[in-house]
Amino acid sequence: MTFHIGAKPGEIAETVLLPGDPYRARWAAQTFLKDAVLVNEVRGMLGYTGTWKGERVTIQGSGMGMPSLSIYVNELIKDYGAQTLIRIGSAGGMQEHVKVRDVVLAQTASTLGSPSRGIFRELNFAPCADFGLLQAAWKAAQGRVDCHVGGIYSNDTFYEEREDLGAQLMRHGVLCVEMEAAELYTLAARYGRRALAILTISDHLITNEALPAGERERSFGDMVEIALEAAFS
Ligand SMILES: O=P(O)(O)O[C@H]1O[C@H](CO)[C@@H](O)[C@H]1O
Ligand SMILES: O=c1cc[nH]c(=O)[nH]1
Repeated sequence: MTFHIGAKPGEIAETVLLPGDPYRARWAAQTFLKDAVLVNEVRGMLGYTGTWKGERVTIQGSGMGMPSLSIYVNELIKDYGAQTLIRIGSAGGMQEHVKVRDVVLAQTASTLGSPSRGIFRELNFAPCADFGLLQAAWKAAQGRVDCHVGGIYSNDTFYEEREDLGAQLMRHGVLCVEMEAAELYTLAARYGRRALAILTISDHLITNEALPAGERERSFGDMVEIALEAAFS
């Protein structure tokens, strides 16, 4: 047990999928895992462990924003020995060709600040995905869903006041915005673990289109299957 995860030693798998939303963790575990067991409900941040094609997997909610994800990923790595950590999140599209329902594999994640910003000071560290996971996820996505690979933006605030910054990010080809990947990649680099953020475009900053509520699960399903195939390929 840790401050924020109630699982007993051995109850967390080496492969962990990380949705921000704890209800997405429950849905994904019930839909894709066999014999899924609830292993954490501290603060309602649900976590389940089960198997996929015989392989042990934990799906643990990580909350919204980098400070929240940082707590769960630190404890999953340092206290439970997680080796492969794949975020399965939603994101806002920032390029015309990246459409609602598409999947983005985050090759890098830019950020203004993160819980790790203090250790880099003047350095602009470039958090990046594990190449093996990225390659495997790309392969798993082919023929399943329109998939894009590139840089994303991990924002500290959902309600952004800096219109100029959004415009510069779009100008520099950033594909979408979410709120956690940069810290996930930084922690994976620090502790020598594998990490990838797989994101489903749920809304669009240019077109203002949004995924209808009834379609969310089906669209998020592609992302979960890509994550599971990539983790064990
Ligand atoms: O759908 P999740 O995984 O929570 O991800 C996105 O949604 C939340 C904001 O609505 C932020 O956590 C953002 O990163
Ligand atoms: O952080 C996020 C997540 C989804 N959609 C957005 O516009 N921003």
